[in-house]
Amino acid sequence: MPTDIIYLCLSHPRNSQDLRLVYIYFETYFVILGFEKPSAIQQRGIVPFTKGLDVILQAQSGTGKTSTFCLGILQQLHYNVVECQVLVLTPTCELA
Ligand SMILES: Nc1ncnc2c1ncn2[C@@H]1O[C@H](COP(=O)(O)OP(=O)(O)OP(=O)(O)O)[C@@H](O)[C@H]1O
Repeated sequence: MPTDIIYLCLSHPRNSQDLRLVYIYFETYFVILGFEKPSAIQQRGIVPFTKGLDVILQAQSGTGKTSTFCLGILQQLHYNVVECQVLVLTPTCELA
């Protein structure tokens, strides 16, 4: 796991069990996606999402904003619940 993710998690601790799960999720997602390390916006944005906080992110195109909120959402989902749990609104046709 990249050291900056470990630093990020340790700088926003909840409890040891949650941190262990966060490590596993990050490691799994990044391996699946083929990412070697989180982008700057991902370093700042993913953990607040996993805590269920309201998050506003602003960064240039292609810097990883979509992956940031997708990874955050994936950690919030209850996979045994078969109903809509997420609504993503996009402001333009280009992003839809
Ligand atoms: N940590 C990362 N390492 C390598 N590639 C990444 C990483 N995060 C995202 N990417 C890739 O970079 C590209 C852009 O990511 P993403 O769509 O999340 O950016 P964005 O900021 O939402 O872009 P836009 O503003 O254009 O919608 C995608 O192909 C994505 O797979």
